[in-house]
Amino acid sequence: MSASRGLLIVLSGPSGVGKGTVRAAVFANNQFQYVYSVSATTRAQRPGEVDGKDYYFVSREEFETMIQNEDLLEYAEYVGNYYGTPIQKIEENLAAGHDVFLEIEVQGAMKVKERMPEGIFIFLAPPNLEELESRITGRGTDAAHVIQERMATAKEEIELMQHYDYVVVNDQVQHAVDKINAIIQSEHLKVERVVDQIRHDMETYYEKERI
Ligand SMILES: Nc1nc2c(ncn2[C@@H]2O[C@H](COP(=O)(O)OP(=O)(O)O)[C@@H](O)[C@H]2O)c(=O)[nH]1
Ligand SMILES: Nc1ncnc2c1ncn2[C@@H]1O[C@H](COP(=O)(O)OP(=O)(O)O)[C@@H](O)[C@H]1O
Repeated sequence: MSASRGLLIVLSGPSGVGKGTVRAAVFANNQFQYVYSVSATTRAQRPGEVDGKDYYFVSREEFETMIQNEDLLEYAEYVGNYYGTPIQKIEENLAAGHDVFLEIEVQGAMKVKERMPEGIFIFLAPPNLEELESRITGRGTDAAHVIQERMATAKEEIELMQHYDYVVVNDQVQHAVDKINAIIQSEHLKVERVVDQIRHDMETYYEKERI
């Protein structure tokens, strides 16, 4: 009996909510062996980042070739750079029964939802908007006018929450990690995911026992 298909898990949410932080914490103790989907990007590599592990760092030309060849499940332009999800490894891993974990911004998540609605879409939400602003400010990477822009975009992004399956409030990183793991484990127990395997086992038993 072949392994059942893995789950596609999409973690998204507004800029600065803590997606990258929570994802790193999920993978720091990857007890359920999720496969991380490494994205391609045209943004510059930061110190400490590893090509092929954090991202595939590519030129704009290379990225545009990937778009033309339909190598990407989705892509988005975000703060002047392209980010996209290579599709081939996702397909291979899902077919092999591995759960694949994507951490992407909201426009991209909505495109994945159109193409793979069977995915599990988790929206990471801030405890409140004051906290979101203070996280963006605290990160220290953005100028004041960019922070205002990000807060305006956050309003639109939060309105898209209704298209997701689950909302996890990122009050504390470990709470968010525990909730995400709990969601995925529950999804594995859904009747429609286990029914074929159980039926097959039953048929084998009753045939063998001739009942
Ligand atoms: N649509 C899309 N967004 C992505 C992808 N990979 C990363 N992102 C998002 O791009 C945004 C910017 O990521 P990054 O440059 O690493 O900066 P960060 O703001 O420090 O997390 C984050 O919101 C990521 O979730 C992808 O493949 N597709
Ligand atoms: N639960 C949390 N409590 C407090 N600060 C957090 C929490 N999660 C993330 N942060 C901080 O918020 C900032 C934005 O987090 P980051 O992971 O870069 O967000 P995103 O990937 O969604 O843009 C970072 O400075 C990070 O350390």
